[in-house]
Amino acid sequence: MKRLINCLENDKVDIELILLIDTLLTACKEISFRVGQGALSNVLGSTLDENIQGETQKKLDIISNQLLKDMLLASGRVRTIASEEEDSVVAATEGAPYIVAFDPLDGSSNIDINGQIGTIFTIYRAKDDVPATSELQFAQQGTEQVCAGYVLYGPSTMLALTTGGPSRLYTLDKTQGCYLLTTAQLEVPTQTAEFAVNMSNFTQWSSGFTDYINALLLGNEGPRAKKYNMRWNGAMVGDVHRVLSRGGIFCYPSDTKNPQQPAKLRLLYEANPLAMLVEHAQGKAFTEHERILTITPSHIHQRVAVIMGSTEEVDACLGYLKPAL
Ligand SMILES: O=P(O)(O)OC[C@H]1O[C@](O)(COP(=O)(O)O)[C@@H](O)[C@@H]1O
Ligand SMILES: [Mg+2]
Ligand SMILES: [Mg+2]
Repeated sequence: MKRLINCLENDKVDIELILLIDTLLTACKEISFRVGQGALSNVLGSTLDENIQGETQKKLDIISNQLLKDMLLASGRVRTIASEEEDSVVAATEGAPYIVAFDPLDGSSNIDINGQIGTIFTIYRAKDDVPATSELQFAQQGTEQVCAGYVLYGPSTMLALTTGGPSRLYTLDKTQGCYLLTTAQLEVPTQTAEFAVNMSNFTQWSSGFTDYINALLLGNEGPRAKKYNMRWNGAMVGDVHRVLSRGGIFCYPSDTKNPQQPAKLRLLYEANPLAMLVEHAQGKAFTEHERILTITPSHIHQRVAVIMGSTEEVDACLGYLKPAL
């Protein structure tokens, strides 16, 4: 089996980028080890703190953020860092060629139940006309990502990665400490009969999205003439991993729970990297109205609605959301 480093070299990825990816993944190996130790390594439970988004931080959110940040800062390979767990950007090494954003631990509510969790990351080229201290470094469309990936801490630790070519899947060989290629090219089937959505938000969706879900629930007797299955992990990284592995549609639409925050998922370090992985596996990734990768973030913690997965299913969903003429 091919090692990650050899795959990146074969793909002619810039050496500076390879070394930066290696730094990120070294931190993820350490997170994977601590997750594997669970209650034995003091990573479970909450802290008394909240992040800028008003969410109670879990111990593992803080530990993962610190590991990633410390290793990136020490590497000298990154100019600016953005993280879900940092209020604003962190200036790193002046003149370094890349900037990195990450969700250090996605699926925090799964930590204490031994459920699926992961780290999501994205890399862009640094802008020379913008200071390293400015969050305008990240005012770039998702199409500008030079690398997008996640590490999923499941029964096995897996890495999904694209550097602009195919989305590939690697498995962490814990006996050797390296990521080995296990799927050379992920391909999301164009059709599916599996959807992922938090059904508890049903009464707070738009009428269009409610109509779409109702059509799926009607199964063979409904307009879609198909029996659908439903899955919900409570961790986007796990749900999108399933979509990348066997197809499906993942939806987190806008809702009316909190008028100040109509969407939940963060554009820069959740939606964008996963959208790039899905698109590079022949899938489709939209908000309710536009391709996710064409949005320029207005700030680093911006939230967007997300509908991604099997192309024909995403199109069917978007068809229900078209404003009536
Ligand atoms: O509580 P809900 O509505 O199921 O939300 C689940 C969503 O929240 C998130 O867990 C948010 O991520 P964090 O754990 O990084 O805050 C997504 O991964 C997931 O899709
Ligand atoms: Mg998250
Ligand atoms: Mg998180």
